[in-house]
Amino acid sequence: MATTGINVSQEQVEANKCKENIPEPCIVVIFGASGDLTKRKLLPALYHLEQSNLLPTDFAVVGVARRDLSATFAHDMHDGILAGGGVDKDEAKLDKFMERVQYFATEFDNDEGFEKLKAFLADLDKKFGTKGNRLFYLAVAPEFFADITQRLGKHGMTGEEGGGWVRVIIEKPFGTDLESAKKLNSEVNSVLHEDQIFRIDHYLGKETVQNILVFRFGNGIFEPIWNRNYIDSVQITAAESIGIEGRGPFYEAAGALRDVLQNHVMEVLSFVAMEPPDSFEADAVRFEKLKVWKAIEPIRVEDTARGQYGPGRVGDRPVVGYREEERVSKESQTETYAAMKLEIENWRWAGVPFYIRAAKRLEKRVTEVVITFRQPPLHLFKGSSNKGMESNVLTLRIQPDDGISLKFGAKLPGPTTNVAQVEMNFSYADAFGKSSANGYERLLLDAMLGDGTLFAEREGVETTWALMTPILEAWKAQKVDFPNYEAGSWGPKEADELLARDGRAWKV
Ligand SMILES: NC(=O)C1=CN([C@@H]2O[C@H](COP(=O)(O)OP(=O)(O)OC[C@H]3O[C@@H](n4cnc5c(N)ncnc54)[C@H](OP(=O)(O)O)[C@@H]3O)[C@@H](O)[C@H]2O)C=CC1
Ligand SMILES: O=C1O[C@H](COP(=O)(O)O)[C@@H](O)[C@H](O)[C@H]1O
Repeated sequence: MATTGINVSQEQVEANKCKENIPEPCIVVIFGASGDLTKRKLLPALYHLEQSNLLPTDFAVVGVARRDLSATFAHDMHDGILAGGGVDKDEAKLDKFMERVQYFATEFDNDEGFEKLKAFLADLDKKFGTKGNRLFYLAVAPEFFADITQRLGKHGMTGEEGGGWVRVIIEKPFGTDLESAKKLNSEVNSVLHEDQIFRIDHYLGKETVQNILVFRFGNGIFEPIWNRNYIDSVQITAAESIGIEGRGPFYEAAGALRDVLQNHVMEVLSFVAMEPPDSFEADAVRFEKLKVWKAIEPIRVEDTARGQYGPGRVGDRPVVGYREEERVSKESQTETYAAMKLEIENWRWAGVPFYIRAAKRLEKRVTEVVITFRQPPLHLFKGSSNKGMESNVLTLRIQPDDGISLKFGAKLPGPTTNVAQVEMNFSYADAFGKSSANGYERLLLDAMLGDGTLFAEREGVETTWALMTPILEAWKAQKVDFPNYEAGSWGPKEADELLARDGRAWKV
């Protein structure tokens, strides 16, 4: 069935990208400025905000890292922004933006460096009119999160001393299990108030993830049926076709559960399952998310499956197995595929299984939520071909082909009551044009505005870790015969069996 066109002009779409408020003057200070995240995501996102006129006029960016890159940093970032695509290649505007991008070299454990950084920022306040307001972004390995935060405290850079607001964005992973997450929370909370801490999960910056709430609560035909009376099961898949992209040491310690399932997938799940919040204010949304996670029954290890990819082909390209990737152990027990069944024991969801999975090197990149509805009585169709009599399936496609589709049965033309499955499809690109937003734009903007709605908070992070930690421990205690799936396939047979036991199958 054809995509439904909606009469929205490109001008309306563009006009909607303006926020009511432009942030106050400020400096965005990025620790880890020479890293991959800064170059590929953060600087392009900031520049895109500039292009959309969403940054304050009095504004600067300071990159901080260990090596002295003062001479080349702006040039490298300029090229990175151009190479990244998705931004209007307006060289003059970009040059002007880059004039406000500065670099400062220090080791993260160097007190003298922090003292100098403080003075450097104060000088920039005078030059750019940024009024002492700071958004620190910790785009660094997790072992530095607490250290950097505490050094900011030690050197009087957390806003306690007055002079402007201070906020700190902390990258993921926020901890590696419950204990480490609690420790990290105590460490950062010892120098920062909770409303200064912005724990980022870039999935919450994705339009299609935010749209889950609009779709559920803003549509009279879907809102009433979003519960156990109508829904049979829910699947959330975050599949990637890429491997670990040179991040061997990081991934060896992380694995698919820590890297994606505990954070991105659990955030998406909370949007799918939460009760309507009182408003879209941070406290109201976070409260409802927390209630969902708290209602999840302890996960049984029998309700999980894990895998690791061996050599295979992705598309028409041969690829190596995980154990042959650079800086990965030949006996690695790290999972590159994690799946589990969750049960949310509350009034809305009792009895509805949620199957979730995240993995690398699958056949294709696809992140989506699949809602399967209960079937009506089918006795009327006894004499008909049953092929089309499948459950209605609603798919919320988060990426790459953002949109929503609904499968239902329709009468096959002819003198029978035979039924065929058809699909109605809404595509973001068709309705609104292609978006270049990568999630980080919205989140950087919100942090500058002090809006924490789309960020994780302390108790939420600890609650998801509390659910996942027993599984990590059980997995660690039991060795597996890896690899158990071929790169470019749809994962290990154990994950298929997890659903087959319940008479179901993965729908992607
Ligand atoms: N890359 C990505 O796509 C994503 C990354 N993240 C998270 O973002 C964070 C950063 O990731 P990524 O950019 O990939 O990391 P990189 O390893 O690419 O960059 C690390 C940065 O930290 C700096 N650094 C390391 N040690 C020190 C030190 N002792 N003193 C001063 N600077 C130091 C490095 O500086 P130098 O070059 O001078 O050594 C570099 O700028 C991580 O927490 C990661 O989990 C989250 C989602 C996606
Ligand atoms: O946080 C992470 O996310 C990416 C996937 O992000 P996406 O926006 O491309 O879906 C993942 O590749 C990476 O391993 C993980 O650290």
